[in-house]
Amino acid sequence: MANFGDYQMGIYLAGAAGRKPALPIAFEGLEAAAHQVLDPELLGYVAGGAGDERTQRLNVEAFAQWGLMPRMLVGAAQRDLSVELFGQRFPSPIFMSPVGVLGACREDGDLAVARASAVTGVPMFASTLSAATLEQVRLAQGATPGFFQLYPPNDPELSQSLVSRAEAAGYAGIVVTVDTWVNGWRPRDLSSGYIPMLRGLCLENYRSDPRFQELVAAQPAGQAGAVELTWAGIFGRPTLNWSDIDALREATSLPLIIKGICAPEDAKKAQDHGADGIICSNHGGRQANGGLSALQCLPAVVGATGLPVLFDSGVRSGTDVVKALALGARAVGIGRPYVYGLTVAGAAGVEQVLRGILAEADLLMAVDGYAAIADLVPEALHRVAGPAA
Ligand SMILES: Cc1cc2nc3c(=O)[nH]c(=O)nc-3n(C[C@H](O)[C@H](O)[C@H](O)COP(=O)(O)O)c2cc1C
Ligand SMILES: O=C(O)C(=O)c1ccccc1
Repeated sequence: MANFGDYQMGIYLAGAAGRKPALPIAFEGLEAAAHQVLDPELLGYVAGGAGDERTQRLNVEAFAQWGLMPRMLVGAAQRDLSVELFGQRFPSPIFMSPVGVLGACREDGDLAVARASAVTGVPMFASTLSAATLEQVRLAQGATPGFFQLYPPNDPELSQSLVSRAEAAGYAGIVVTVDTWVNGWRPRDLSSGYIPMLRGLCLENYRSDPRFQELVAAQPAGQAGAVELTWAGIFGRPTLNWSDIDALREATSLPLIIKGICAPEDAKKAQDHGADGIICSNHGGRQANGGLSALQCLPAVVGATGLPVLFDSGVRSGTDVVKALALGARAVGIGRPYVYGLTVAGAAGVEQVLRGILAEADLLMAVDGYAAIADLVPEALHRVAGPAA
């Protein structure tokens, strides 16, 4: 049983000794600190989203519409935040959502995040887009189980190769992202010319792949930028459909988790096509910009099937984690916050962000009287009344 509140106590004691934490505690400060160190175009890439970014803002604001009812004298001195996911026990209910530009945000960023996963026990969902190979990333995750996120390429052999490599490397599951077969309309990136993506920095899983090397070799001899050109040709799979999920189901015996589901109908389809889990997510508002927050979609996705539903998009604090759990999420993904921690202070920054979020979740459960995750039920949440009420 882990009491993550001890971490907060640790910061308090350090503060009592006159030391401040290395990173700002609240998300806004963290983002501002990242502004200081990241070049503006890359910062725009990470911080930005689709269209007018309304969906992205709503993802965050949706949490403020719910409040947790405080219960007293219930004996919440010991909390248990551990969860079972796909047959494994994890010490806490959070995970690191896949982010494809970690190596551009910080040198060896993917490996630093993997090391933070190793020391915190918070699983890393390692992106296909990576500046280190999936094998190197897996090794750096140590004893913490990890998951491999696949962007299905437009070449079935390459898809199979990446999945087989992830199996051989010891990943505990394959996460297929289905909402980004083409990039959304992202004004900040369109304005900057998509510079971060063109650095070719995050293509190590491709460069190291025998099938990808065959595809590069098929380019006209001496073609400049052959790797980037080949990648641009296979990254997106415009025809992506449920039969691709069937093929992936055939391709691996690992748990198959579909990321990017918001509609209950799609959750049912995922189940029909053999998925073991779903991630209810709108990609942090970077893709579809229809105006629905991911949190609003969560209850119906949870209700649609018996599959475990994970959640991300808009989580900024420990209280957000608790609310998503109460609305039925089995585990909750952290996105931009840990990327900012990485940017500012490497693996130690990621660790501080994760431990801070866990400490806040743990303390909220303590002071509001919810000792176990099973106690976090939808009835514990109430709609926040408007200012006039
Ligand atoms: C810079 C950046 C890169 C991302 N790259 C990937 C990726 O490679 N694969 C993926 O499935 N999702 C990717 N995502 C989406 C995240 O996994 C996650 O869904 C999203 O960040 C959650 O929203 P939040 O950051 O607002 O919490 C990326 C997000 C960001 C911010
Ligand atoms: O930016 C993203 O959200 C993302 O998923 C992605 C897509 C292509 C390359 C790198 C990251």
